[in-house]
Order: sequence, then structure tokens, then C-alpha cells
Amino acid sequence: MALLELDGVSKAFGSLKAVDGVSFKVEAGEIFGIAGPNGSGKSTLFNVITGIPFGPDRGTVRFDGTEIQGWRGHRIARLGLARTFQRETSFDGLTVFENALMGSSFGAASQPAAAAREAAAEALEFVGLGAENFGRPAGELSVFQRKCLMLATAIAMKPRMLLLDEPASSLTKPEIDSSIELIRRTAARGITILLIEHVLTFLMSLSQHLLVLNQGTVLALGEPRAVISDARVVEAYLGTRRAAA
Ligand SMILES: Nc1ncnc2c1ncn2[C@@H]1O[C@H](COP(=O)(O)OP(=O)(O)OP(=O)(O)O)[C@@H](O)[C@H]1O
Repeated sequence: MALLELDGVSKAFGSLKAVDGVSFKVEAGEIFGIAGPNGSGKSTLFNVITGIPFGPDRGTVRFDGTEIQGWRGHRIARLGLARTFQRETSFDGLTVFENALMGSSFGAASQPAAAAREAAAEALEFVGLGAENFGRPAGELSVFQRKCLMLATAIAMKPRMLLLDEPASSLTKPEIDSSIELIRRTAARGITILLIEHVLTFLMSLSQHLLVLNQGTVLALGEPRAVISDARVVEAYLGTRRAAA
């Protein structure tokens, strides 16, 4: 059984069909990539899967066999489905450690406070934000460090699946390389990953399956090399590759 399964999922804003009848499956343990031109519905798809901030209008979303469409975001997160955002998102007035602690305390609310602190520290060390950063206000961090903090906060929740929305945006080439390595190591922890990215080389080097969205619908889905040579994908997406990458 797939860990995540979407069947005919749709979301409209007025007359605009942002996500229109999307179906796909993600197997446990894989890195599954999602590409598509600007405005093709990628972030809206993440929103409707996670319920943050809204669910789908139609269709079913199954996580580990449980139908979760229409559930509130916090309930979906507690089931083991965490996400990051396109823009670095943190509580800037809180310290690095307090941010990660929000994740670990929320993810396993029943665990003792000491275990939550341990999970927060481990996640921060894992992303490269060592103890010397724990007391720094999150607002002081660089863009790359803030992305690492957002990832650490999600990992501290101990999710089974992580949805990463454009983790490479606004990063330099060496930071993108570090980010690829970090996502590989995150998957090696046993966390299934659904990854939105504009930078195709990023998706190609990480994903076992690639889905391309166009105008809210699935244009192509399959093995990444076959997908990027699909003529419809070349026309809809690769024409903008240089500008996007
Ligand atoms: N809350 C909203 N209200 C109205 N329209 C929206 C809303 N969110 C997204 N849209 C519209 O839905 C379409 C899909 O947007 P979405 O952000 O999902 O695309 P995307 O593929 O993630 O784009 P990008 O690559 O630029 O981030 C766009 O036309 C966008 O303007």
C-alpha cells in the first residue's frame, strides 16, 4: 500500500482551477519530485494535502490508508505528515532551539519534556545548526540557515513523510549542493519525501519518481529521465528551464 495516495484531487479559487483532478501515489521510503511552470498548482497541491491552510474541494487524500481530506492541519501533522514552506518560515523572535522545540513538542505532545528537548537538539545538529547556534534569535540567521532551521523544526516532529516546498529557492550553488546532501540524509532516516522544486537538476539528482504539473493537471508522471524527455513536458516546462534554473 502506498504511504500517500491522491485520487481526483481538485481545488479552485473562484473560476480558477488551481489543482484539477490530480491523482498519484507515493511509496514509503522514496523521494518523489514535483515540477511545473510558475502558477501550475504545486504549492496549492501541498496546501490541500496538508490542510495548511485549506483542504481540497473534491477528491480523496489517503495517508497510510486513512482518508485525511477535510481534516484540520494540526491533526494531519500529528498523523506524521510535516511540511516546509517556499519562504523561510520561523518564529524570528524565538531562539533557534525554541523554534525546533516547537516542532518536537507538537509532534509528540505526550512525550516527556526532556525527550522533546533531546529531539530538538538532535534535529538541529543534524541540519548543521550546532549548539553554538541554539541561543541565537532565528531572525539573525542567513537564508540558508533559516531553511535548515525550518527543516530541523519539521524533522523534530518525527514525521513519517515530509513535504518540501522549493528548498533550493534563493540559495547559492554551494548551498544548493549542501541542500541536496541534506535531503538525501533526511530520506536515509526513513522519512518519505515529496519535493517541489524549480531547479530541475536538483529534482533529477534526488527523485525516484517525477510528476510534472501544468495548469493544475498532471502532464507527465514516471521515471525522471523519461518524464523530462516527454515532448509535452519540453514544451510546457523545459522551455523556461534556463530562466528557472
Ligand atoms: N489563495 C489563493 N487565492 C487565489 N488564487 C490563488 C491562491 N493560491 C494560489 N492561487 C492561484 O492558483 C494558481 C496556482 O498557484 P500555486 O501557488 O499553487 O502555483 P505554483 O506552481 O506553486 O507556482 P510557483 O512556482 O510560482 O510557486 C495560480 O494561478 C495562483 O495565482
